[in-house]
This record gives sequence, structure tokens and C-alpha cells, in this order.
Amino acid sequence: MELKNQKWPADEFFSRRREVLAAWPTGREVDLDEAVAYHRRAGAGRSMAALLDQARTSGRTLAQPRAGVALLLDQIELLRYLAAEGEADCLPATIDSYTRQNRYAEAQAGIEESRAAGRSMLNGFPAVNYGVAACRRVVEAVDVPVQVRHGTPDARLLAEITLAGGFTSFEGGGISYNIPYAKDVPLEKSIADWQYVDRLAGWYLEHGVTINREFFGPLTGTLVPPGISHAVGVIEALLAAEQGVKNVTLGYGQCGNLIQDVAAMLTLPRLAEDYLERCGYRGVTVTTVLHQWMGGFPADESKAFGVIAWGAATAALAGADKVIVKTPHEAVGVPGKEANAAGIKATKQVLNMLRDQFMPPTPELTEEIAVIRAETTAIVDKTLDLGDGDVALGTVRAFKAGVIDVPFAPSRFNAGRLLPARDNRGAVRLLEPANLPFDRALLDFHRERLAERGRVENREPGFQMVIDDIYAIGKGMLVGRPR
Ligand SMILES: CCC[C@H]1O[C@@H](n2cnc3c(N)ncnc32)[C@H](O)[C@@H]1O
Repeated sequence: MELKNQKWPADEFFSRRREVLAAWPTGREVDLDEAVAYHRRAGAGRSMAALLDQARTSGRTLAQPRAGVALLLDQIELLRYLAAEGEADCLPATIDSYTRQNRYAEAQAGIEESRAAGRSMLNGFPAVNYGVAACRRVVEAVDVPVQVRHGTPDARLLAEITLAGGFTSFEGGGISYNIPYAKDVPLEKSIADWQYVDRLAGWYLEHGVTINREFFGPLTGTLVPPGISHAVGVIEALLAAEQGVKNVTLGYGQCGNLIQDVAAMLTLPRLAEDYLERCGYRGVTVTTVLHQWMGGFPADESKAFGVIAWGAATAALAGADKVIVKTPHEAVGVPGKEANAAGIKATKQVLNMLRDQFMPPTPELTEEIAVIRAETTAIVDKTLDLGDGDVALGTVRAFKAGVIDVPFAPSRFNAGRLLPARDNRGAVRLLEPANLPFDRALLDFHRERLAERGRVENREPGFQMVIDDIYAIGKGMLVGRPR
């Protein structure tokens, strides 16, 4: 089926399901009618969409960790601990890397090794290998909603099993789980495979079960300018809405300058709602999630808590509906449960202290809002134009033309010519805008902000600034000043 942004007819969708469910024996457990009945019996307490709605209307920011281990009973115990001791408002199953690459036989071997070793030998929860009944044991073990978090270009079977397994939110998208995560997956394939996921979520909704779809905003998580990550999020929202999804959460990776990050979070839902409306999608509920800093972390745990607290403060002042929490083990790898719980509790302390405070409107904030709106609109409009109105086709052509260019992405389908660097206040700017479709005013804005830093540091804006900024937070700073 050649790629186009059009809702899959039910018969086309069901004919493709057979091949997907046959990819691993646990696919046989999926029975959609039974799964709908199961979700309905589970009630609102398990619904991520309902929890996000409460957060949005009450002005709260939900705190959610990442968490995934190889053994089923350990995953259950971990989530129970993070809910009770960590006070998590909602929970994840972070999926392992073999499953993310559809390498289920190796995930199976990892489960056996973990059983033999008595500890997790995988970097996440291998949900496909466990299957539907086991997933239900995970979601039934806690009384808050549980979301599937991963990084899978082809997540069709993972979605079938986890959604039938009672998870009520599913992260990812055909761009955001391909370009930052894979070297050699064509966008034509990943976008089509995520149309399948969204069509499945749309089918659940048509049968009374709301599945929340969250797009992976941070992308490579390294100095990604807000205009680029917003454009990807808006496009993934449009692609999902076409397949019948009506509940979306758009994400953004904290960059570190408060005014820029607050501007990013204030513009994100409005931009998504504008484009959904403009493209004819009614009644789509939009919420937002901020990811605490996704780049390199200090190894020192006290300093790591400083970064975590800053991410929590930013989420609160930005009015994010949800914040994805980091841990003091970020610099070393998969966190232990105590460190994971500590990150959540530190975050919630800050969220609670800032609950009744708001970012004052200032000329700087107004300017950042205007810049982000102009950048996102320029990219999304050009993408729609390249696709003659078809955002799926337009996305493939936009990446080929470098109209969308994600910094530091491994994918060979990403142009990779763009270079970001921080300005003198730490906001992320464009050192090399490459082929981004920005007008002279925008390009001059970026150039001048970087020139200002260059004057202060007495050096020409250049690649060394990029390197210095990549390591800065890990070394205890934000702007990578010259030594
Ligand atoms: C977006 C992916 C990167 C982030 O995802 C965390 N991450 C990855 N795998 C697990 C896991 N199995 N449990 C808890 N956190 C995990 C990393 O530390 C990093 O922050």
C-alpha cells in the first residue's frame, strides 16, 4: 500500500493484523473484542486519558518515571514500589532494546539469562515475550494508569499485545521513534507502521476505549531546537488523528533556559490544536509532557538532583500536564528502584512548592513564543506544501530536503547538516540552520544571539561551542564556556 495520509479502511487494517500477530507466538493471545470488554471492566482508574484530563483541568503536573526490568515479578514489584514509595502519579513499562528491534528470540534469551542470574539482564520489560495475560498482571498490580514507553520503529505487535494487555497509553511515532533510534529504517515504512498503531488505537476508541497516544518530543535529546521538535510533534498528531486517535500528549525535551522552555510548553498545545483544527480534526484532546533534561548528566548524585529539580521547576512554571522524571543514576545507566523513587519524590517536592506560582509574562517570554510559533509554522507549512497537502508524503520529502533536520540523529534518512548551540543565556539557537525554511528575520535572530555569546566569550561562534554545550551540564554548567 503506497504511503498516504488516509485512514485505513477496517478490512485493510484487519487483513494486515494476521501477519503482525503471527510474528511471535504470544500474538495468538490477542482478541480485540475480549480486550475491549477487559478495558471496560477495568474502569476509569486505569485510564491515562482520564488522569491527564484531571491534571489539565486542575492545573496539576503529573510525575511519571521510566521503569523496566526483565522479569515479570520484578517489574510488578518495581511498579508497586514506585507508586507507594516513589508517589508516582502514573507509571510505565519501559521496553527492552531487543523488543524495540523486534528481536524477540534474543529477548527470550535475556529472560532466561535473567532467571539464571537472579537479576535483570535486559534494559527493559520484554512485553511481547510475556504476552497479554502477563501484561494484565502488571497493570492490575497498581492502581494508577500504566503507559508503554520504548523506542520502536515497528511497534505493531508491541501495541497489539500491550493494549490488549490493559495499558492505556502508548508512546512513540513514525518519526520520533525512527529518526533518533534507527540508522536504516525508511520513513515510508515507519510512518506506515505507526499508522497501524494509530489505527489500532482508533479502533479501540470506536469501541469505547480511549487510548492516549504520546509522541516522543525530545527526539535525540541533545540541543534540539523547540521549533524542530514541535514540528515533529504536530505532524505525528496529525497522522494519529487521521487514523481516529482523539487523545494525544505532545512532548518536549527540556533544554535548560527557563524562558525558552516555558515558551516551548505554552506554544506546543496551541500549535497542535491550530493544525488539528485547520486539517479538519474535531474533538481531539491535547495535553503536554515535559521530559527533564535528556542530555548528559553529572555523575555526582547531588548535582544530578540539581538537574532533576530544575526540570521539575520548569515543568511546574510551564504548566506541563505531565513531567517525565530523571534519576540520580542517569549518568550510569538503568536506575535502581530507590534512585528511581528518589527522583520522583524530589520532583514532586518542587512541583508542590511551585503549584501556586506562575511564570510572569515578560517581553523576553513573548519574543520566545513568537520565535517558536514562527519556526514551527514555517516547517509544518512547508512539509504540507511538499506533500501537496498530504502530511505523510510531505514528511518523507521534508526530510529528504532537510526541511526537517534533527540534530545528532543516527538515521541515514536525516540530513544531519543542522547544528545547534546555546546563546549567552543558554537558550538553544541555530549555529548552522542548513535547509530549515526560515525567513531572514528568524535566521538573523539566531545569528545575533550566538554572536552576542561569541563577543562575551571572545571567540567566534563555531563547532567548539557545540561540543562545549554537549558536555556542559555533565560538568555542572549550562552554557559550555571556554576553559
Ligand atoms: C528516552 C530514553 C532515555 C531515558 O530512559 C531511561 N531508561 C532507559 N531504560 C530504562 C529502564 N529500563 N528503566 C528506567 N529508565 C530507563 C534512561 O536512563 C534515559 O533517562
